[in-house]
Amino acid sequence: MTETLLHASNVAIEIAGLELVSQVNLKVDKGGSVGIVGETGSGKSLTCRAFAGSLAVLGGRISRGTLSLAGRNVTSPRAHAEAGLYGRVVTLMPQNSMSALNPLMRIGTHLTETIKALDADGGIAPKVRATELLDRVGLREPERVLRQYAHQLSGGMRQRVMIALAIAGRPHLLIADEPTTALDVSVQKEILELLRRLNHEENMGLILVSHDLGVVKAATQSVAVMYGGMVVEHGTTETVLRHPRHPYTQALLRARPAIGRTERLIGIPGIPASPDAWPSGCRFAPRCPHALTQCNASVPALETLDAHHVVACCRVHELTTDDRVGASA
Ligand SMILES: Nc1ncnc2c1ncn2[C@@H]1O[C@H](COP(=O)(O)OP(=O)(O)OP(=O)(O)O)[C@@H](O)[C@H]1O
Repeated sequence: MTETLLHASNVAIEIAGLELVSQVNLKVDKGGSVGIVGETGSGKSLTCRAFAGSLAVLGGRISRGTLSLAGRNVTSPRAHAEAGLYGRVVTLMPQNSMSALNPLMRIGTHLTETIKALDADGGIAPKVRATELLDRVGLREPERVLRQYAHQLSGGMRQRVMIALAIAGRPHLLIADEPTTALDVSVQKEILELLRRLNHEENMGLILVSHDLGVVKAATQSVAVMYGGMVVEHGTTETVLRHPRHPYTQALLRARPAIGRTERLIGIPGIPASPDAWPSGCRFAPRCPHALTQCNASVPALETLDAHHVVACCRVHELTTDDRVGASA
């Protein structure tokens, strides 16, 4: 039987009285992998921070719904912190985390301090454990890397160090927020392969955030598409990318460049929805080619189409699926 590691039920996130994210329903099973995609500002990073229990540093909180991790209710930041799950059960590699390495601290110090803080040496000297971790993330000559500083490493090496730090406490769930951004294509592939190996070989659950659908396709079993602070479509990655049902997912796929693609790329007209002026109904309606007056009446709830596919669009049953947009995903 599959074991649920993370369960977000109708989660909303608020900062300074403004609801920035709403209606997040997501489950990650032990050893499962979920992608979160959406354009900038859609709420991906705040959702990750909520899962990792680090909203408070932004002055944010989960204002509605419930969040449980490894069977514990961690909806409030206090419950999350008191449960001591960070680093051991869940860990977050935030966006641009590579630049968070202290330039004056050797890589070895970063690792041994983290291992000690998490009490995660596993009965061996922290330095030996640090060497093991660098080896595990595919860094050659780990002893040499331990003595180096961040500026002496390439971008790909720094990202591997970040992954080593993230897995130091043997977490059950790794959340990686845009882990391949700012890396060149061949290094991106290697980092994705490493995340996939950790997910498959060590049964570590993975939440992978990206605005690149190709990245998510390569490494996740299911995907949640976010727009305007809400999940608008969710299902197995194969189903969502091959047979997208939400007009926003379809638009994202039409706008995506891919090698060998022959059809014209079509951008998404209009500007993204903004939290200080959310539309009254469907948040994508002002940009949607299929919108009718009824779409402005109320925010559509997620509707289950089948066991592997949920969509929040009030016209989902009328609109035909354009499988061609998914064919090149
Ligand atoms: N600390 C904050 N204070 C106020 N608003 C915030 C804060 N952090 C994020 N927001 C707003 O919340 C919304 C969601 O932001 P979030 O960073 O989660 O988006 P995202 O999908 O991760 O975007 P990106 O791909 O650019 O990282 C945006 O409108 C953003 O401006």
